[in-house]
Amino acid sequence: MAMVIETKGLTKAYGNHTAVDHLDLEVQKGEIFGFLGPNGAGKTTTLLMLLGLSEPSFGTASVLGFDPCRNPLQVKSKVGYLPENVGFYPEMTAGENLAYVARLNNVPEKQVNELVMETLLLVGLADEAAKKAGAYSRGMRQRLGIAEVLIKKPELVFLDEPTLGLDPDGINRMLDLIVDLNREQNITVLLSSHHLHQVQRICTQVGIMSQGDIIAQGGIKELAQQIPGRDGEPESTLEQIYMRYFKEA
Ligand SMILES: Nc1ncnc2c1ncn2[C@@H]1O[C@H](COP(=O)(O)OP(=O)(O)OP(=O)(O)O)[C@@H](O)[C@H]1O
Repeated sequence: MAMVIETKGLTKAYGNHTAVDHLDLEVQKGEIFGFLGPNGAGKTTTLLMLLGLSEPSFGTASVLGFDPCRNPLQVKSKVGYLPENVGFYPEMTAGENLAYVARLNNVPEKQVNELVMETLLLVGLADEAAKKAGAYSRGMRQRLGIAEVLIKKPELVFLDEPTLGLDPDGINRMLDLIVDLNREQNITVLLSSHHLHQVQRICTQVGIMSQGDIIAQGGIKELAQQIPGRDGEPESTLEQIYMRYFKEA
């Protein structure tokens, strides 16, 4: 299977503080990869380096075969990023916001409208296209954020807490959407989240980061086998597995 992300010794220091510390991360094509770790572990700093938005202090990264430092435009054209808080033009409709992003991504004018409708349909917002983004609910805003990410037809997406602030139904719909994008559109997903039961539901692999480095990586079953619970049996939930790493770290 092809590797879509590979870092070797990737390091980012802010003054005396090393936020990412000789990170070796591997993500295969087709995964929904749960990128986990406590606040301040270095996840966002890693994502910014993978996107070419922040320069590593040391080490290398390869994203879809490109070095984000040397070829940031190639990486940006194929990788979508949904940050924790997405911003829109509130006075513009959802369709207008998306059309704007499509044009920024050099989509030919003739194709803009069709692509906008196609993308709104994909994220379940086709009926809300004419509503101003400022009047959107939190769940609709998250979906519109995903639509903005999808408009450039990415091969890989980074989603930072995509279910933040959503109600239970919104969470379920968002998780189902992520699985659909992965399966139907062949998009590899890197999902950064603190909601471990959600991660357990949809992720095929997880990587747990602590103090700037990955301390565990694998399928959930695999990780459960690596660290036995108190009674010597494998832990069954990702939350139990995760807590055990932190107790022993
Ligand atoms: N621009 C910056 N300047 C200085 N220090 C920074 C900067 N950005 C991040 N840091 C520090 O780097 C460390 C890693 O931060 P980062 O945001 O990557 O963590 P995270 O794993 O994404 O956390 P969270 O789960 O809270 O989003 C933290 O100690 C943070 O304070």
